[in-house]
Amino acid sequence: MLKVPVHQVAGHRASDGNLGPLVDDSGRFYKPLQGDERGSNEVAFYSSFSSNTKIPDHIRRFFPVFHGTQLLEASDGSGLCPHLVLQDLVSSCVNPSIMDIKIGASTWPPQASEDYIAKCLKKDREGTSIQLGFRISGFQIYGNKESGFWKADKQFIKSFSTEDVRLVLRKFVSSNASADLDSDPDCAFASVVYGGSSGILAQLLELKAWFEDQTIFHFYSCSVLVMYEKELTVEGRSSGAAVKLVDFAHVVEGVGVIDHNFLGGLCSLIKFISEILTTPYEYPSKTCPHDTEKNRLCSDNSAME
Ligand SMILES: Nc1ncnc2c1ncn2[C@@H]1O[C@H](COP(=O)(O)OP(=O)(O)OP(=O)(O)O)[C@@H](O)[C@H]1O
Ligand SMILES: O=P(O)(O)O[C@@H]1[C@H](O)[C@H](O)[C@@H](OP(=O)(O)O)[C@H](OP(=O)(O)O)[C@H]1O
Repeated sequence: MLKVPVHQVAGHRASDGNLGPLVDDSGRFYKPLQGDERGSNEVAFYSSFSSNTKIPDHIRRFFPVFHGTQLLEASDGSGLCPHLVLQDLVSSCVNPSIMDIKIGASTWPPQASEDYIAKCLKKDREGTSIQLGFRISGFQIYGNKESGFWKADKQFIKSFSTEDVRLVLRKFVSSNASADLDSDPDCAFASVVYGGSSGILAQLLELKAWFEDQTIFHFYSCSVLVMYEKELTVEGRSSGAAVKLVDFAHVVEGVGVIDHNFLGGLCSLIKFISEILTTPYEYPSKTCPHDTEKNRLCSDNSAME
């Protein structure tokens, strides 16, 4: 039976009668094709990527497995609609902490229409994309059996400054990562989730090495999903830390040119993660009152004075 994914953290959602992805019990994720060129473009990308023999296996594992397309009843009740049939990246997880990070200072391909560029540019400027080369699009952080997940509100995430991004990347690997923004993130899981030979940083570096070379595709508006299971980490088992790539509706051919836009964003994200592993952090809102009503993180050090 098809269900609304419980661990989706960003993008179009199937809840409340909207068109969005569905999952089944066999580990498949069904993403409806948007009627415009975004749908056909994403199918074209998966088809080309799946059949391209130049993609090394250690890079292929960062992408969901593609099982073609299938006509299914759309989640918005509009009838049969073609869906991408993908591997559900979180089907084996119990309580995964997940973050969707949209990579690239520009989220629009150069050949996009003026209207589309204007729409994206506005979001890139208002968020951290232009400044950092990436922005957080959504996340859920598991607390414990009682508190469940902290799933941040979309508007809240959109208002993130650089300092907020730094703080949330720390909260993501903390044992005390509640929505209580006064609590100091302890980064208790940083070394096992971000660090280590198979942690998030090592995986991002492996991906970066490929991006330094590959000129086949340019990945505009694509997201890195980072995930791990806190409960496994607490039990001292492998944290399940994984990096995956999703959303290829705006991928274009690379025509022999390095994807500087994606590579730059990836390097910036790598720097943020590396800093968490190596640098002690001064929590900016310690002496700074924040507006709890808006659930805003205090992002401006001048407000502390
Ligand atoms: N293969 C997958 N397995 C599990 N979850 C996935 C998968 N692909 C996407 N997701 C979840 O769905 C979210 C949205 O995915 P995606 O970006 O592909 O959708 P979208 O509607 O095109 O997004 P946007 O509106 O940002 O363009 C991701 O943040 C992730 O939580
Ligand atoms: O950031 P938000 O508020 O979630 O906005 C959505 C997000 O920017 C998506 O990336 C975009 O899809 P594309 O990137 O594929 O254009 C979508 O466009 P849409 O509303 O036209 O579907 C937006 O609504």
